[in-house]
Amino acid sequence: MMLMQAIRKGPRPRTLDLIEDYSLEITAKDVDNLAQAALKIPAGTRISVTFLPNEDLQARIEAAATVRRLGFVPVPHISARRLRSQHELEGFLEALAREARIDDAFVVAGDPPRPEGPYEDALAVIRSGLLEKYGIRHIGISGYPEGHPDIGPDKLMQAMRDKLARIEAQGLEASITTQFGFDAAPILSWLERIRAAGIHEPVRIGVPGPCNVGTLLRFAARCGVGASASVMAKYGVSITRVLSTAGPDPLVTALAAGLDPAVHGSVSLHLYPFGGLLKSAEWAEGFMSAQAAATR
Ligand SMILES: NC(=O)C1=CN([C@@H]2O[C@H](COP(=O)(O)OP(=O)(O)OC[C@H]3O[C@@H](n4cnc5c(N)ncnc54)[C@H](O)[C@@H]3O)[C@@H](O)[C@H]2O)C=CC1
Ligand SMILES: Nc1nc(=O)c2c([nH]1)NC[C@@H]1CN(c3ccc(C(=O)N[C@@H](CCC(=O)O)C(=O)O)cc3)CN21
Repeated sequence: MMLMQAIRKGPRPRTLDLIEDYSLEITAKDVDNLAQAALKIPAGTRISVTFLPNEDLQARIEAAATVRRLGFVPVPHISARRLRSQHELEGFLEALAREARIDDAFVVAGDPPRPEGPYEDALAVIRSGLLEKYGIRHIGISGYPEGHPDIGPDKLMQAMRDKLARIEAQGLEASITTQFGFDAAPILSWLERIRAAGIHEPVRIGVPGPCNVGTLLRFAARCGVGASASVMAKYGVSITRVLSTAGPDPLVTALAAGLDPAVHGSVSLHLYPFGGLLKSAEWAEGFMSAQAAATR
């Protein structure tokens, strides 16, 4: 690595800063595809396991254990509103610690309009003190560069501050992973805003991996993410061609062009592989080597 830096002629491109150490997200069902995709994913990559309503705790635990076994860092999602009891949370954490040796987790409220148990929001899970009890040292929280359809901007900002303050007070590390988006401009201005507000934790920007446009629009609708025709055009796709495939190249290139570490801080990519894990892993591998080659 040091040798490569020394013989490189051009400056190091910002695209490399973004893609190196990228993270990935899988669902418990993706686990069967992970072994195959693993050959394309750098060892030590952080891989989140979502907390979806149609999967049980055991499937999520096995997925996290497989992530660890294959040489990656499992980042289980914990959806506060979907937890039915403290007992359920402790059982989940205990099994994750035993079977996946977790030291990292992402805590989010989750989509239910009302809590199914004792945890109203991510902060309630963080405050419980249970995460560190089971070995977690690093907590990821959400970020919304384009806002949230049901939570106002002031509330979102206050929630972010409260969660980060609490994580720090508990002696843990924090990072922020964003909801996916299609447009670089709001991402850059949100980064600028949070940095100016004194939030300096590392940020992982959520971007969809390559998939067909219909799938992209379906996930955007389901997750409350805006995908107007003009935004999709900037992303490099026509929404009338729902069967065509789109990748994050234009978005990542635009992000890299606008990023200034002095202003935007530590930023990397988080890939949501809506088109399948292997496709996303191959895209990241190809993009990374193309960026590295361009500078030699
Ligand atoms: N970014 C991601 O990867 C994921 C995001 N989500 C989204 O996360 C949202 C909120 O989670 P966090 O950002 O962790 O918020 P949070 O737990 O920090 O809560 C912030 C504030 O918003 C309220 N709130 C939380 N969820 C709400 C909801 N569904 N509807 C109305 N008010 C809500 C809370 O009571 C709290 O006052 C969920 O509603 C969901 O849309 C869900 C799963 C994954
Ligand atoms: N509001 C919100 N809720 C979420 O649950 C959520 C976000 N945002 N933002 C990004 C991530 C990505 N999420 C997801 C959700 C579902 C699948 C998934 O594969 N679901 C199906 C397939 C459904 C389909 O293809 O339409 C499954 O089988 O479970 C993947 C990632 C969860 N996350």
